[in-house]
Amino acid sequence: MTGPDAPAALSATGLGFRYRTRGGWALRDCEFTVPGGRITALVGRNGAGKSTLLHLAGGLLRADSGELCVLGTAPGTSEARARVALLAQDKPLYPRFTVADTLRMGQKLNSAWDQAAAEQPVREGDIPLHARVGELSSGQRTRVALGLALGKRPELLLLDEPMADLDPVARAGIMAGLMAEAAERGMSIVLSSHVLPELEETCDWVLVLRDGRVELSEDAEAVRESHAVLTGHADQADVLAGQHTVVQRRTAGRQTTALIRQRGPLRGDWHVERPRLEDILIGYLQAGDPGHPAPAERTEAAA
Ligand SMILES: Nc1ncnc2c1ncn2[C@@H]1O[C@H](COP(=O)(O)OP(=O)(O)OP(=O)(O)O)[C@@H](O)[C@H]1O
Repeated sequence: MTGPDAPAALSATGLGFRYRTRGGWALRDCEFTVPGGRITALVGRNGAGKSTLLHLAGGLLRADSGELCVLGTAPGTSEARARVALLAQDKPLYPRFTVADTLRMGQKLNSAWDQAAAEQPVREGDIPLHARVGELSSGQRTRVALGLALGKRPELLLLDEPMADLDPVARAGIMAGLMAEAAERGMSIVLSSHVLPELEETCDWVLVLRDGRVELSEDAEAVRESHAVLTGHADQADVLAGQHTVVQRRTAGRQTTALIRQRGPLRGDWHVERPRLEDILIGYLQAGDPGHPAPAERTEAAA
Protein backbone atom coordinates (compact mmCIF):
# COMPACT_ATOMS: atom_id res chain seq x y z
CA MET A 1 0.00 0.00 0.00
CA THR A 2 1.27 3.50 -0.79
CA GLY A 3 -0.25 6.94 -0.18
CA PRO A 4 -0.98 8.90 2.98
CA ASP A 5 -2.63 5.94 4.77
CA ALA A 6 0.26 3.56 4.07
CA PRO A 7 2.07 2.42 7.21
CA ALA A 8 5.50 3.90 7.78
CA ALA A 9 8.32 1.82 6.32
CA LEU A 10 10.16 2.23 9.61
CA SER A 11 9.22 3.96 12.82
CA ALA A 12 11.10 4.04 16.09
CA THR A 13 10.27 5.31 19.55
CA GLY A 14 12.94 5.36 22.23
CA LEU A 15 14.77 2.63 20.35
CA GLY A 16 17.93 1.36 21.99
CA PHE A 17 20.24 -1.60 21.45
CA ARG A 18 23.51 -2.76 22.93
CA TYR A 19 25.63 -5.75 22.00
CA ARG A 20 26.14 -8.21 24.84
CA THR A 21 29.90 -8.33 24.26
CA ARG A 22 30.43 -4.66 24.91
CA GLY A 23 28.99 -2.16 27.31
CA GLY A 24 28.02 0.86 25.24
CA TRP A 25 24.80 1.47 23.37
CA ALA A 26 25.05 0.90 19.61
CA LEU A 27 21.70 2.72 19.26
CA ARG A 28 20.19 4.99 21.89
CA ASP A 29 16.90 6.91 22.25
CA CYS A 30 16.16 6.76 18.52
CA GLU A 31 12.93 8.44 17.44
CA PHE A 32 12.08 8.69 13.77
CA THR A 33 9.57 7.81 11.08
CA VAL A 34 10.42 6.90 7.51
CA PRO A 35 7.22 7.07 5.42
CA GLY A 36 6.30 4.20 3.11
CA GLY A 37 7.21 4.31 -0.57
CA ARG A 38 10.42 6.29 -0.02
CA ILE A 39 13.98 5.56 -1.02
CA THR A 40 15.90 6.39 2.12
CA ALA A 41 19.58 7.14 2.42
CA LEU A 42 20.82 5.78 5.76
CA VAL A 43 23.99 7.73 6.45
CA GLY A 44 26.50 7.89 9.28
CA ARG A 45 30.18 7.55 10.09
CA ASN A 46 31.74 4.12 10.66
CA GLY A 47 30.24 2.68 13.83
CA ALA A 48 27.28 5.09 13.87
CA GLY A 49 24.79 2.23 14.10
CA LYS A 50 23.51 1.79 10.52
CA SER A 51 24.02 -1.99 10.29
CA THR A 52 22.61 -2.41 13.79
CA LEU A 53 19.46 -0.54 12.80
CA LEU A 54 19.06 -2.57 9.60
CA HIS A 55 19.59 -5.83 11.51
CA LEU A 56 16.93 -4.79 14.02
CA ALA A 57 14.56 -3.92 11.16
CA GLY A 58 15.33 -7.23 9.47
CA GLY A 59 14.51 -9.11 12.69
CA LEU A 60 18.06 -10.42 13.20
CA LEU A 61 18.43 -8.49 16.46
CA ARG A 62 15.90 -7.45 19.11
CA ALA A 63 15.67 -4.01 20.65
CA ASP A 64 16.80 -3.64 24.25
CA SER A 65 14.61 -0.60 24.81
CA GLY A 66 11.83 1.22 23.02
CA GLU A 67 10.21 -0.01 19.86
CA LEU A 68 10.89 -0.37 16.17
CA CYS A 69 8.10 -1.08 13.67
CA VAL A 70 8.52 -2.19 10.07
CA LEU A 71 5.50 -1.58 7.83
CA GLY A 72 3.43 -1.13 10.98
CA THR A 73 4.38 -4.46 12.49
CA ALA A 74 7.09 -5.90 14.74
CA PRO A 75 10.30 -6.99 12.98
CA GLY A 76 11.01 -10.71 12.89
CA THR A 77 7.37 -11.86 12.97
CA SER A 78 6.31 -14.15 10.14
CA GLU A 79 4.29 -11.30 8.65
CA ALA A 80 7.29 -8.97 8.73
CA ARG A 81 9.63 -11.65 7.35
CA ALA A 82 7.33 -12.13 4.36
CA ARG A 83 7.20 -8.41 3.60
CA VAL A 84 10.73 -7.28 4.42
CA ALA A 85 14.00 -8.34 2.78
CA LEU A 86 17.44 -7.54 4.14
CA LEU A 87 20.59 -7.62 2.08
CA ALA A 88 23.24 -7.67 4.82
CA GLN A 89 26.81 -6.50 4.37
CA ASP A 90 28.27 -9.99 4.76
CA LYS A 91 25.74 -11.59 2.34
CA PRO A 92 25.51 -15.02 3.95
CA LEU A 93 25.19 -17.57 1.12
CA TYR A 94 26.11 -21.26 0.93
CA PRO A 95 29.36 -21.48 -1.09
CA ARG A 96 28.68 -25.08 -2.21
CA PHE A 97 25.27 -24.24 -3.63
CA THR A 98 24.93 -23.30 -7.28
CA VAL A 99 23.17 -20.04 -8.09
CA ALA A 100 20.12 -22.08 -9.18
CA ASP A 101 20.17 -24.03 -5.84
CA THR A 102 20.35 -20.75 -3.96
CA LEU A 103 17.35 -19.29 -5.74
CA ARG A 104 15.48 -22.60 -5.36
CA MET A 105 16.06 -22.36 -1.61
CA GLY A 106 14.59 -18.85 -1.70
CA GLN A 107 11.57 -20.21 -3.53
CA LYS A 108 11.04 -22.94 -0.92
CA LEU A 109 11.25 -20.46 1.94
CA ASN A 110 8.93 -17.85 0.46
CA SER A 111 5.36 -18.53 -0.59
CA ALA A 112 5.11 -15.40 -2.77
CA TRP A 113 8.29 -16.08 -4.75
CA ASP A 114 8.91 -14.40 -8.10
CA GLN A 115 11.55 -16.37 -9.99
CA ALA A 116 11.88 -13.81 -12.80
CA ALA A 117 12.52 -11.00 -10.29
CA ALA A 118 15.08 -13.19 -8.50
CA GLU A 119 16.92 -14.09 -11.70
CA GLN A 120 17.01 -10.57 -13.10
CA PRO A 121 20.11 -9.23 -11.29
CA VAL A 122 21.83 -12.58 -11.88
CA ARG A 123 21.14 -12.61 -15.61
CA GLU A 124 22.09 -8.94 -15.95
CA GLY A 125 25.46 -9.86 -14.48
CA ASP A 126 25.87 -12.74 -16.96
CA ILE A 127 26.21 -15.18 -14.07
CA PRO A 128 25.46 -18.78 -15.12
CA LEU A 129 22.78 -20.38 -12.96
CA HIS A 130 24.94 -23.54 -12.68
CA ALA A 131 27.93 -21.63 -11.22
CA ARG A 132 28.86 -22.41 -7.61
CA VAL A 133 28.41 -19.47 -5.25
CA GLY A 134 31.85 -20.09 -3.70
CA GLU A 135 33.47 -19.58 -7.10
CA LEU A 136 31.85 -16.23 -7.79
CA SER A 137 33.51 -12.87 -7.32
CA SER A 138 32.33 -10.70 -4.47
CA GLY A 139 30.31 -8.45 -6.81
CA GLN A 140 28.72 -11.50 -8.45
CA ARG A 141 27.72 -12.83 -5.02
CA THR A 142 26.11 -9.47 -4.34
CA ARG A 143 23.95 -9.98 -7.41
CA VAL A 144 22.88 -13.44 -6.19
CA ALA A 145 22.08 -12.07 -2.73
CA LEU A 146 20.10 -9.26 -4.32
CA GLY A 147 18.24 -11.83 -6.43
CA LEU A 148 17.31 -13.70 -3.24
CA ALA A 149 16.02 -10.47 -1.72
CA LEU A 150 14.05 -9.35 -4.80
CA GLY A 151 12.54 -12.81 -5.38
CA LYS A 152 10.55 -12.26 -2.18
CA ARG A 153 8.84 -9.28 -3.80
CA PRO A 154 9.41 -7.34 -0.59
CA GLU A 155 7.44 -4.24 0.33
CA LEU A 156 10.48 -3.00 2.23
CA LEU A 157 14.01 -3.69 1.02
CA LEU A 158 16.84 -3.05 3.48
CA LEU A 159 20.24 -2.75 1.84
CA ASP A 160 23.38 -2.53 3.95
CA GLU A 161 26.10 -1.01 1.77
CA PRO A 162 25.08 -3.25 -1.10
CA MET A 163 27.08 -1.57 -3.82
CA ALA A 164 30.48 -1.55 -2.16
CA ASP A 165 31.89 -4.41 -4.29
CA LEU A 166 30.12 -3.65 -7.57
CA ASP A 167 31.82 -1.95 -10.49
CA PRO A 168 30.44 1.50 -11.44
CA VAL A 169 28.47 0.20 -14.42
CA ALA A 170 26.90 -2.55 -12.32
CA ARG A 171 26.10 -0.08 -9.54
CA ALA A 172 24.34 2.30 -11.90
CA GLY A 173 22.39 -0.55 -13.53
CA ILE A 174 21.31 -2.06 -10.22
CA MET A 175 20.31 1.28 -8.74
CA ALA A 176 18.26 2.08 -11.86
CA GLY A 177 16.55 -1.33 -11.59
CA LEU A 178 15.76 -0.81 -7.91
CA MET A 179 14.38 2.65 -8.52
CA ALA A 180 12.15 1.38 -11.33
CA GLU A 181 10.93 -1.41 -9.05
CA ALA A 182 10.26 1.08 -6.26
CA ALA A 183 8.33 3.40 -8.58
CA GLU A 184 6.33 0.58 -10.14
CA ARG A 185 5.36 -1.30 -6.99
CA GLY A 186 5.69 1.37 -4.32
CA MET A 187 8.43 -0.67 -2.66
CA SER A 188 10.24 1.17 0.13
CA ILE A 189 14.02 0.99 0.18
CA VAL A 190 16.37 1.86 3.03
CA LEU A 191 19.90 1.98 1.72
CA SER A 192 22.95 2.47 3.87
CA SER A 193 25.91 3.80 1.96
CA HIS A 194 29.01 5.95 2.24
CA VAL A 195 28.83 6.91 -1.46
CA LEU A 196 27.01 10.18 -0.98
CA PRO A 197 26.99 11.40 -4.63
CA GLU A 198 24.98 8.30 -5.62
CA LEU A 199 22.48 8.92 -2.86
CA GLU A 200 21.92 12.47 -4.08
CA GLU A 201 20.35 11.20 -7.28
CA THR A 202 18.41 8.27 -5.91
CA CYS A 203 17.09 9.03 -2.43
CA ASP A 204 14.12 11.13 -1.40
CA TRP A 205 14.43 10.67 2.38
CA VAL A 206 17.51 10.95 4.58
CA LEU A 207 18.14 9.28 7.92
CA VAL A 208 21.40 10.37 9.52
CA LEU A 209 22.83 8.56 12.54
CA ARG A 210 25.61 9.78 14.74
CA ASP A 211 27.02 7.76 17.62
CA GLY A 212 23.87 5.66 17.78
CA ARG A 213 21.47 8.59 17.80
CA VAL A 214 19.28 10.06 15.09
CA GLU A 215 20.62 13.32 13.78
CA LEU A 216 18.17 13.87 10.93
CA SER A 217 15.15 12.03 9.51
CA GLU A 218 13.56 14.10 6.82
CA ASP A 219 12.42 14.52 3.25
CA ALA A 220 15.53 15.06 1.10
CA GLU A 221 14.06 18.03 -0.76
CA ALA A 222 13.11 19.75 2.51
CA VAL A 223 16.67 19.21 3.73
CA ARG A 224 18.06 20.76 0.54
CA GLU A 225 15.73 23.75 0.67
CA SER A 226 16.26 24.57 4.33
CA HIS A 227 20.06 24.59 4.35
CA ALA A 228 22.43 27.26 3.10
CA VAL A 229 26.15 27.84 2.99
CA LEU A 230 27.01 31.38 4.04
CA THR A 231 30.30 33.12 3.43
CA GLY A 232 31.04 36.51 4.92
CA HIS A 233 32.96 38.60 7.40
CA ALA A 234 33.68 36.74 10.63
CA ASP A 235 32.41 39.70 12.74
CA GLN A 236 28.82 38.89 11.95
CA ALA A 237 29.10 35.12 12.52
CA ASP A 238 28.30 35.09 16.25
CA VAL A 239 24.71 36.18 15.77
CA LEU A 240 23.95 33.29 13.41
CA ALA A 241 23.43 30.77 16.19
CA GLY A 242 20.70 32.86 17.78
CA GLN A 243 18.76 32.94 14.54
CA HIS A 244 19.47 29.64 12.82
CA THR A 245 20.90 26.20 13.47
CA VAL A 246 24.59 26.30 12.68
CA VAL A 247 25.55 22.80 11.57
CA GLN A 248 29.15 23.63 10.85
CA ARG A 249 31.26 26.77 10.92
CA ARG A 250 34.82 27.50 9.90
CA THR A 251 36.68 30.75 10.25
CA ALA A 252 39.84 31.50 8.33
CA GLY A 253 41.28 34.95 9.03
CA ARG A 254 38.40 37.39 8.75
CA GLN A 255 36.18 35.15 6.70
CA THR A 256 33.63 32.70 8.05
CA THR A 257 31.92 29.94 6.12
CA ALA A 258 28.92 28.34 7.79
CA LEU A 259 26.49 25.60 6.87
CA ILE A 260 23.22 26.58 8.49
CA ARG A 261 19.71 25.35 8.69
CA GLN A 262 17.80 28.51 8.02
CA ARG A 263 15.11 29.33 10.58
CA GLY A 264 13.90 32.64 9.19
CA PRO A 265 15.06 35.69 7.23
CA LEU A 266 18.79 36.01 6.86
CA ARG A 267 20.31 39.11 8.43
CA GLY A 268 23.76 40.42 7.61
CA ASP A 269 25.91 40.65 4.54
CA TRP A 270 26.36 37.07 3.42
CA HIS A 271 27.12 35.39 0.15
CA VAL A 272 24.53 32.60 0.08
CA GLU A 273 24.78 29.29 -1.76
CA ARG A 274 22.34 26.41 -1.80
CA PRO A 275 24.42 23.32 -1.11
CA ARG A 276 23.93 19.91 -2.66
CA LEU A 277 22.46 17.22 -0.44
CA GLU A 278 25.88 15.54 -0.42
CA ASP A 279 27.51 18.67 1.05
CA ILE A 280 24.82 19.01 3.69
CA LEU A 281 25.26 15.38 4.72
CA ILE A 282 29.03 15.77 4.87
CA GLY A 283 28.49 18.82 7.09
CA TYR A 284 26.38 16.75 9.50
CA LEU A 285 28.88 13.89 9.44
CA GLN A 286 31.85 16.18 10.08
CA ALA A 287 30.21 18.15 12.89
CA GLY A 288 31.67 16.86 16.13
CA ASP A 289 34.67 15.31 14.40
CA PRO A 290 37.96 16.34 16.04
CA GLY A 291 39.26 17.49 12.65
CA HIS A 292 36.14 19.52 11.97
CA PRO A 293 34.95 20.78 15.35
CA ALA A 294 31.32 21.64 15.75
CA PRO A 295 30.90 25.33 16.37
CA ALA A 296 30.73 26.33 19.99
CA GLU A 297 27.59 28.26 19.24
CA ARG A 298 25.79 25.37 17.59
CA THR A 299 22.56 25.21 19.53
CA GLU A 300 20.78 22.18 18.13
CA ALA A 301 21.99 18.80 16.93
CA ALA A 302 19.10 18.28 14.58
CA ALA A 303 15.82 19.65 13.42
N1 LIG B 1 28.74 -7.93 16.68
C1 LIG B 1 29.08 -6.87 17.42
N2 LIG B 1 29.51 -7.02 18.69
C2 LIG B 1 29.83 -5.98 19.45
N3 LIG B 1 29.75 -4.70 19.04
C3 LIG B 1 29.33 -4.47 17.79
C4 LIG B 1 28.98 -5.55 16.91
N4 LIG B 1 28.61 -5.01 15.72
C5 LIG B 1 28.72 -3.67 15.84
N5 LIG B 1 29.15 -3.34 17.08
C6 LIG B 1 29.37 -1.99 17.59
O1 LIG B 1 28.14 -1.27 17.49
C7 LIG B 1 28.35 0.05 17.03
C8 LIG B 1 27.53 0.27 15.76
O2 LIG B 1 28.06 -0.58 14.76
P1 LIG B 1 27.39 -0.72 13.34
O3 LIG B 1 28.04 -1.89 12.66
O4 LIG B 1 25.93 -0.72 13.48
O5 LIG B 1 27.85 0.65 12.64
P2 LIG B 1 27.77 1.12 11.12
O6 LIG B 1 27.21 2.50 11.12
O7 LIG B 1 27.04 0.10 10.32
O8 LIG B 1 29.30 1.17 10.71
P3 LIG B 1 30.04 0.98 9.27
O9 LIG B 1 29.78 2.22 8.47
O10 LIG B 1 31.48 0.87 9.67
O11 LIG B 1 29.50 -0.28 8.64
C9 LIG B 1 29.85 0.21 16.84
O12 LIG B 1 30.38 0.85 17.96
C10 LIG B 1 30.37 -1.21 16.74
O13 LIG B 1 31.66 -1.32 17.27
